[in-house]
Amino acid sequence: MSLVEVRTTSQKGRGLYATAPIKEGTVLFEETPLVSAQFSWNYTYGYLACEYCLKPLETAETNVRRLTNDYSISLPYRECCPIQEQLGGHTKCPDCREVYCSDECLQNAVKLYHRALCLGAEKGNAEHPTNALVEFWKKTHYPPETSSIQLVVKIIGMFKQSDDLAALRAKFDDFVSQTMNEDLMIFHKMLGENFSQQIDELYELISRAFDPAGEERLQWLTLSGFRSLLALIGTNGQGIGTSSFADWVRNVSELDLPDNQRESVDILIDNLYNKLDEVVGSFLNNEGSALYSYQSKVNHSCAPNVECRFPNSNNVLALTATRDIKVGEEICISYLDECALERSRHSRQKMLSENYLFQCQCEKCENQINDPDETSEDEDDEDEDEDNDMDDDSD
Ligand SMILES: C[S@@+](CC[C@H](N)C(=O)[O-])C[C@H]1O[C@@H](n2cnc3c(N)ncnc32)[C@H](O)[C@@H]1O
Repeated sequence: MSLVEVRTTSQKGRGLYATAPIKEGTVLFEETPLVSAQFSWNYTYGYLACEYCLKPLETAETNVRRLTNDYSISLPYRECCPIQEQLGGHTKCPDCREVYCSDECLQNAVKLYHRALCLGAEKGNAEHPTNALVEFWKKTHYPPETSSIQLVVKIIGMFKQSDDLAALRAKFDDFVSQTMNEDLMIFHKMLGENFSQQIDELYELISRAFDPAGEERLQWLTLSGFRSLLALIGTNGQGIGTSSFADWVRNVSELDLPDNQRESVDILIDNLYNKLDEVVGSFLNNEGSALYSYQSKVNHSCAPNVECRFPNSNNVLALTATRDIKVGEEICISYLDECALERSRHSRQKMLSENYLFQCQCEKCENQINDPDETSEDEDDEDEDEDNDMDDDSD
């Protein structure tokens, strides 16, 4: 029996609501994305993950050694690492040598998009239009990345290969869309000040790579169709948290350890995060991003009752209750991180309207409606710092 149903309200559009009492820790549903892709800089930095399901193909130790550039690091509690097997057991596309965690993932990719997209021997050719497109994207989208042009590329591949174009079209039309003005703000968030010129250049490169005008299956991919697709990804894209180091940290923190061992492993973890911060900047757990049909209908709350987890260390999302939920209660995730959730109503509303383009109407914000609109001096200072960091936020 489904624990949730979709309902529509005038304030927030569609949302999910509980149809039965739900206990903390319950998985409300698991969902495989319509499409997912690794971030391009992660790929460039040699972050090994399955091209189809994004499962990491490197251990937590390899992951943290590579990112900190310190090959002397040795992680204890190896059983807490989600990746135990060695890369030798994985599968490669025979033509382009792209890596998959299993034959099944390779077959799925080939069935859905890879036949149309495989570059074969051209994979390493920087002049190839698809590679030029990705390189251009990377120049406009430095880490930590929040979105991926590879999602657009894979969607194009899906349209080129699909047996049922109408059904595929309907799946994309089902995602929430914004007004033209909101689209412009999303582009600004994704691509920065010169977004207009960059969108034109990206479209030019897409046209060179896929010739949408000459391909009946891609007739929708006009400049305005491309802009709509980019806005759809900006509004609905969900980060996929599958870094093997972050999973190791989570598993270690759940171990029942004597005080002295807990203290020393906590110090080790703090030191490793500081080192990551020095070498690669703020460490983002996200391997890539994806579009989920059902999960994308979950609204935001500043007092959320569920969170997105990736229990199999791949792109399968498990929406999990973080507290008991009553029948009829709205199911909400937080689009903000834990720190931001602690801040005043004014600050939260500012972040949500600047980054996600809506006035939050969650219960917490409605209850705090009479709180002063001005932030404290401290918060104003933080706001300034945050404005500088804003483009770094992830979904
Ligand atoms: C990923 S969609 C969520 C599902 C969406 N309501 C729908 O109809 O498909 C995000 C959009 O939902 C709306 N939304 C989400 N949380 C909200 C909230 N707390 N208050 C008001 N609108 C919200 C905003 O329009 C936002 O851009």
